[in-house]
Amino acid sequence: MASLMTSRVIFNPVLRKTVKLIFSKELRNYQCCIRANKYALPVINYVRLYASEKKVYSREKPHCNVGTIGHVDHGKTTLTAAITKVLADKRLAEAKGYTDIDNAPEEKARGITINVAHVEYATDSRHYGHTDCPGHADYIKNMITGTAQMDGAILVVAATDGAMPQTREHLLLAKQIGVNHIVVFINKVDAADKEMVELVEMEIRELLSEMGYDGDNIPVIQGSALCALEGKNPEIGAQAILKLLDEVDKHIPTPVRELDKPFLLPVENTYSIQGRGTVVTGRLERGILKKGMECEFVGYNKVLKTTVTGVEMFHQILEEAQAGDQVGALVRGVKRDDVKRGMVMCKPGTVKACDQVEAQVYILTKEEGGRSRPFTSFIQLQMFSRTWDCASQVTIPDNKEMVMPGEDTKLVLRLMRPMVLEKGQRFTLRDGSLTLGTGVITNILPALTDKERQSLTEGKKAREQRLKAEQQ
Ligand SMILES: Nc1nc2c(ncn2[C@@H]2O[C@H](COP(=O)(O)OP(=O)(O)OP(=O)(O)O)[C@@H](O)[C@H]2O)c(=O)[nH]1
Ligand SMILES: [Mg+2]
Repeated sequence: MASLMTSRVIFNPVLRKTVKLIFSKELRNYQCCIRANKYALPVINYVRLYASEKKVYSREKPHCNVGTIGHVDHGKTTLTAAITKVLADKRLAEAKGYTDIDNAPEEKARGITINVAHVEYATDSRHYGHTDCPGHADYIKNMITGTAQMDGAILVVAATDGAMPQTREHLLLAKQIGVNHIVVFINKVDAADKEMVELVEMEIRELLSEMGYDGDNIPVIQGSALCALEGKNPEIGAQAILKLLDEVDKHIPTPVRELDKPFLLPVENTYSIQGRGTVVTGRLERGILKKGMECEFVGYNKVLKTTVTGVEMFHQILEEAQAGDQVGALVRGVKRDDVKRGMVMCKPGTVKACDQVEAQVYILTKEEGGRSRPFTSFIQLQMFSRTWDCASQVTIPDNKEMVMPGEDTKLVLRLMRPMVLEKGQRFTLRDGSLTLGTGVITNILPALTDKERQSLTEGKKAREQRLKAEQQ
């Protein structure tokens, strides 16, 4: 028992006195026994309050970011809930119900996921941040942001349906975003016969190969998330989940993190916490982040300087966040509205926003979900990278007239607003609801002149008017 105990001397502001606390890690929420004198009772209350609010995260296992992708209604959220339930039974997670994950009123009413949700759990060998993505075609934007934070993905395919449009599109986007490791879960095997399940497995392996993954060797697990969640049919329920996690442990490697670079965190969300300030969340892309560090928010024509006053991971205090961690950072004196998704939080002076870049882009064919016709210069596309998206105008360099679907081409992109872009950064180009191409930045070009910017804005207005006229 003694080894499980730690003690700490703290100053209790209520008592105005220094007290020694003895924490027992075995008890949840760090309930503690206190060797104090007559002040024991108020101290216990104080500590309960303090401890039940925040635990300190202990970095005992390597951290890895995974998540569920796949077509709408194939069971991604059910699987996410089932994983936490099965692991909670092994005391490795806190069980999250289906409605804890899809908790927005519209999500509950429609029974679909709209926003990504993050949950945490651990296996015997690793600690995981898990992002549950929406499958519905209307929310691809949120899926892209969610997937951009994953080191590996769990592709969920319902045995009752097989590969569907967003199974294909998600796989393609995951590949382009740079998620190179996939594990497949064939779900709903309780509702399909054996032959059907075998057929779906063959179909998925083929699709994986077509998308550039190693379709023959990727682990495919058959099971039922619903059975696992409801504690029924352990063979296809809980045991299948454990098998899946085992494959995730083995097949998705812990990436090598860039710890020695200045920190950079693409902002995914912002929250305002009463009495404490603004919290920004996202995955720390590189470096180390600690309380007290100076930081800068860059993007949307703004640069805001401030200080980090606290760092957390899944509501637990972090002494230091490391690249790869899914963190929440409390920042001083910044209003929630000042920062927004898409900005980058970084060490001051280490990155710059830019509005003109050169890139190498692959244009998808119609079969891959792209356009059927070629395009010419001045087309207006939506560019997605890290957690932002921004309208951009395309120019085809080298006197080339047009780009055909299936072509790998150099393009110059002019952004409506300067955003943080670096050489080597990956992005996706979309045209309305079509994913048109994906690419990588090869060069940062000089900032647009006022005249160029004006013509860009006018071009955007003209396009909007044309679209409106076409719709009427
Ligand atoms: N029979 C059966 N039904 C399941 C299973 N897993 C999930 N379902 C059901 O399938 C429906 C959709 O499940 P969700 O988990 O919401 O699917 P999703 O992939 O998260 O959907 P989106 O997030 O909206 O894309 C729900 O009604 C589930 O109860 C399963 O293993 N067997
Ligand atoms: Mg869902």
